[in-house]
Amino acid sequence: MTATKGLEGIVAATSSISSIVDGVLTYRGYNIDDLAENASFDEVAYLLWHGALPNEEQLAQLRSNLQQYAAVPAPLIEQMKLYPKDMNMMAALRTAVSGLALYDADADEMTRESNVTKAERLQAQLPTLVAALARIAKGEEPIAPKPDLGLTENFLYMMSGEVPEQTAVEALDKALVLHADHELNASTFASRVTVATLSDIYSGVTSAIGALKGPLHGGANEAVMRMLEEIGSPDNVESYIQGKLDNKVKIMGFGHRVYKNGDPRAKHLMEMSRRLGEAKGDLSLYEMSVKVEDLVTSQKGLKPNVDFYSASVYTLLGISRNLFTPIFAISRVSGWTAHILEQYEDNRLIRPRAEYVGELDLTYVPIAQR
Ligand SMILES: CC(=O)SCCNC(=O)CCNC(=O)[C@H](O)C(C)(C)COP(=O)(O)OP(=O)(O)OC[C@H]1O[C@@H](n2cnc3c(N)ncnc32)[C@H](O)[C@@H]1OP(=O)(O)O
Ligand SMILES: O=C([O-])CC(=O)C(=O)O
Repeated sequence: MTATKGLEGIVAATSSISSIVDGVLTYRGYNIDDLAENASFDEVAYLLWHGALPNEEQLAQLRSNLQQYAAVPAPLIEQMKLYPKDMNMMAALRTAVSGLALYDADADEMTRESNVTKAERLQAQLPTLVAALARIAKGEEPIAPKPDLGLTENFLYMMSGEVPEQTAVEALDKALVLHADHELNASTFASRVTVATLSDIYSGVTSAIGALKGPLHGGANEAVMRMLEEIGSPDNVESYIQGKLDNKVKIMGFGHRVYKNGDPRAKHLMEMSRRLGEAKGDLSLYEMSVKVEDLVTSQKGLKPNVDFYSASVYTLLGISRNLFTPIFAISRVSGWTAHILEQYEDNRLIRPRAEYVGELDLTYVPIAQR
């Protein structure tokens, strides 16, 4: 038995949800470029869960369900108010999502119908939880979802209390489409491992949030913004990046386990970053990002991944960096729950082996003789 570090190149599941073939990403057979330009996030969530794009009636029903499910139990909001103000937002979200299970009498009901309803509920409730946490951290009262707003619009509304401009809604919605699913990434794998024990969907999503939090995965978007803040201006990029590369420090938002010739999602976020900067009359964040990309690509041959330009996009939308990874979770919960549904459908316990490299044949030594 020989281990493959990080399971690189190991095919660990069959799936018909998303694929990466020759650097091309598809959701249920639709190219991500096509979906990014044309589909809304709720349409994509439907596509991931059901395997086909919704017709008008199906989409209207989903939108109505998402509006109906968006509120979260009041006792959970009261508990969230007791979290420390300087909470890590992903730790707080992981705790709150786990808490949702306590208020769902059907949490352990295992029919597909029940789990699809729970997937829709989780999708509807995550934006409410993130917006509430954002306000609680600032010492503000959470704002209840507005029944007549769509998911993305409602999320921005619940953060600020103002109905957002359409350009902001469209930009964020596109970012959510781009982050919705990604084959067997670490957080999705974590969710599948958890539910393969026949544990419930909330356990799967809680595991996934824990995995997404790390800076080698979803947490990289926040780390990218911290780096851009440290750099401060386009003039400082060269010395900053060179210093990091010389000291073999990883540049966040670059590199990928699967994509070696570039992440197909990054170009969309790059373009969004440029357009939002232009609309704001301040291209400095965009220009700084492009300079970082040029240097890292020419020196290390590494290309930006989905997390790199999402940092400037979210900042230009007025979102603070501690919410970047929670926003990734708002999108990816669609993919996690689609994978959880797929895992339940043809389940087998996921239990690989380890290559043992420790000692053998030792004899117990009584404590007094050690
Ligand atoms: C949504 C997402 O999860 S996208 C990924 C988000 N994560 C990041 O952006 C964090 C920065 N990137 C990385 O840490 C990595 O590229 C990962 C985690 C994405 C992929 O990791 P792996 O496939 O395990 O690659 P690994 O870390 O072994 O890197 C291979 C080589 O490239 C180097 N490398 C990889 N990424 C970077 C980087 N961002 N900056 C500098 N060097 C890098 C490594 O140091 C290593 O060099 P070596 O062979 O000389 O030791
Ligand atoms: O696939 C991965 O390993 C990471 C990633 O890009 C994602 O989850 O979107």
